[in-house]
Amino acid sequence: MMIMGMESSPDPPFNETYKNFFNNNNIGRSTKSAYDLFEVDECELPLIDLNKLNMGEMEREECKKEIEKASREWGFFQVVNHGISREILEKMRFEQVKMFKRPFQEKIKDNNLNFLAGSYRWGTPSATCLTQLSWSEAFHVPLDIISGLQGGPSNSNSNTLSSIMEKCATTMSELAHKLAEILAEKMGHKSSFFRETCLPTTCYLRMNRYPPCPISPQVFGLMPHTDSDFITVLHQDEIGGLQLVKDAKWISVKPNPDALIINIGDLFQAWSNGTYKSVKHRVVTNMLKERFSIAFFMCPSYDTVVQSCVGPAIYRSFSFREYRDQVQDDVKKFGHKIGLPRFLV
Ligand SMILES: C=C1C[C@]23C[C@@]1(O)CC[C@H]2[C@@]12CC[C@H](O)[C@@](C)(C(=O)O1)[C@H]2[C@@H]3C(=O)O
Ligand SMILES: O=C(O)CCC(=O)C(=O)O
Ligand SMILES: [Fe+2]
Repeated sequence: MMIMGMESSPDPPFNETYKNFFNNNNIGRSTKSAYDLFEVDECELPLIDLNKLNMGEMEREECKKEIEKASREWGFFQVVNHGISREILEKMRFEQVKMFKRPFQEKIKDNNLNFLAGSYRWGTPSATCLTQLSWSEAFHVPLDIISGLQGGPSNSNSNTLSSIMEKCATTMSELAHKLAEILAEKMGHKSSFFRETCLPTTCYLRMNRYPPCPISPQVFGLMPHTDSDFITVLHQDEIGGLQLVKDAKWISVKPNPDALIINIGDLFQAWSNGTYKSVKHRVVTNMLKERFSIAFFMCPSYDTVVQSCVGPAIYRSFSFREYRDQVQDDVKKFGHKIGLPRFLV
């Protein structure tokens, strides 16, 4: 196989840093074939119109049932009329692109990025082979950092970014809470648990950029994983590349510019005793085009104990701190996350 693109020096410097992963033998033997990554069916995720929640009792109930069904059967769905205006999403994308376009040296240097200091990630520091590498960069920002800096002594550029990030995070957070309450209600719980435990101090907004990857289509943009939260709200651009497991097969998600993607995370699967599914997903790279997405992660405080809301529990109860520590240990030790199976009774 010919390896292209080794001559350029892209930002971030994946080629140089991970060059040992890119020899022919490595690519040929240790990963699945390109066919497995690309020749997957494209699907339309269940599409739910949240406007129905503002209509009569019948429409409202129908909408709640659709949310419950999609969370049980897919663990993933799309929503339209979700309450986050196109204007907010477009402005967010514009500022996000601008932030990623800063030179690599500026992105890694804490003091040049004001409030985003320390939130920049790229590649996979723990990777020991190609299958563990994520060909992407991200700013992973706790919500309280965003709002805490509003009106602060930062420059006008970071003020524009922090103000749009705050709008985006607040509205995505409201949406995540609304959906969590519906899903809790469907399990027979009128629960304030999520509002009490998932506060801005513990939730994250993550801006992702997937640069074009000229090395091989077998390099992941984001390696297969489940999310370690209750619920994720995702906005992706028109490029495509997100894939998820459905009925033991990988399928790719067709981008819908009007929709947000919702997925159930590990904590909701544990809380619902396996009723709602935290489904494995990944992002595949594109040889020519860069891709952007933004994700809101609804997480509780580290001390929050997650336990099944019905019995007999299939997972033992655990604190979010315990869960995160275990995930990090496993990533360090095995190069990937093990997640909920570790906590089976
Ligand atoms: C190496 C890993 C860290 C990660 C889980 C994974 O096995 C693969 C993707 C990573 C990711 C990306 C999105 C989220 O930030 C995250 C919390 C998640 O759920 O998957 C992280 C994981 C992590 O840091 O725990
Ligand atoms: O970029 C995407 O489409 C998915 C991102 C994702 O899975 C994540 O950030 O956890
Ligand atoms: Fe994810």
